[in-house]
Amino acid sequence: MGAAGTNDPSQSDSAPPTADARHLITVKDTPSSGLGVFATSPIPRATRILSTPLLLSLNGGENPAEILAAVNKLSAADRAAYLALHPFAPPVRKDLVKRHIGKRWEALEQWERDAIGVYDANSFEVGVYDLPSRINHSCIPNVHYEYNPAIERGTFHAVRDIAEGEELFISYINGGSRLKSWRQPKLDMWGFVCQCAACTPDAEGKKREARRKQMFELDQKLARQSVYGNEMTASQALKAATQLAGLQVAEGIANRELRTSYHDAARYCLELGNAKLALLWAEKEYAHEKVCVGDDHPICQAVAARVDLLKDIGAGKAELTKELMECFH
Ligand SMILES: C[S@@+](CC[C@H](N)C(=O)[O-])C[C@H]1O[C@@H](n2cnc3c(N)ncnc32)[C@H](O)[C@@H]1O
Repeated sequence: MGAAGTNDPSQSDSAPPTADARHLITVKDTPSSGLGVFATSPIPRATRILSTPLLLSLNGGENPAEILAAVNKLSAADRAAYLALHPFAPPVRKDLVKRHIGKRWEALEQWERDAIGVYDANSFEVGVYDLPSRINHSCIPNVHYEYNPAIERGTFHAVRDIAEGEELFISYINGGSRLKSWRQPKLDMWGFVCQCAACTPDAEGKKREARRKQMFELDQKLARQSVYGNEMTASQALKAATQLAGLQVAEGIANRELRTSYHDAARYCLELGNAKLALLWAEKEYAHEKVCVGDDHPICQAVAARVDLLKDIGAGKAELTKELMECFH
């Protein structure tokens, strides 16, 4: 592994620490995944473990020339922090270098290869963070990442209680309801073979794979229903959404994929004209959003507004019009 890391997280971000709980974590070597982030004390569910600005801001980053230009614009200290991160450039990157820069990968200078590799291994779509880049992947993550535009920071929340000494994991892919045959090719982009409990081919891994197959089928049915509206009846869709939520809970998928199931359940209750039951699911969705992203996130505030609306409908202060229904789609 190509990165040197600090084991004092409070010193590793260039911006001053804000309201987060980075004092509860440390960065250290793992047996087989390079550096990783570990809890030094118990971390309760919903804790905002990290709230941190981008070290390098770059959306997309398909063009390697843009990555190099962005790295060149960093201050000397930020560039050193950036280049200390773990680099890995997948084969597709080498083609992009040829296409955009007109050079073979091997013809680039070493720092250019590192700068591009760091982007590929650590980019969170909006750019690269410093300390969060040390968090490894699991298909059953215990931490949820979200960019919060209201505070211009990436936030990392514990989605379940994390024990002292436990490693923190996020998911690098949106693969909660996907089979290993879908997940691993995506993870090849980071150059490792996932060994988490969902990926290990033992009895537990097989049980999880069978559960994820059921989840995938329900997820796809609900997605088609949402787009075309003719896959099933509203009551079948409600049943599918609640079944999917149950499977996600059983599988330990506690990130925003679970929130989508609660949202769907609320929506189909409304389609069935049951605003009371819709409120219960919307409240579950809100509680779960608070755990994953916090109530200062605009998406959480939008769910809170929908909960209020359902309360008004329940109290006879508002009517469920076609326009209001749109808010639940
Ligand atoms: C964002 S970095 C995570 C921190 C990294 N381990 C380090 O040392 O800085 C991504 C890289 O970590 C490694 N990695 C992440 N999750 C892993 C896992 N579940 N198993 C093995 N390696 C993993 C891979 O080398 C990957 O390219």
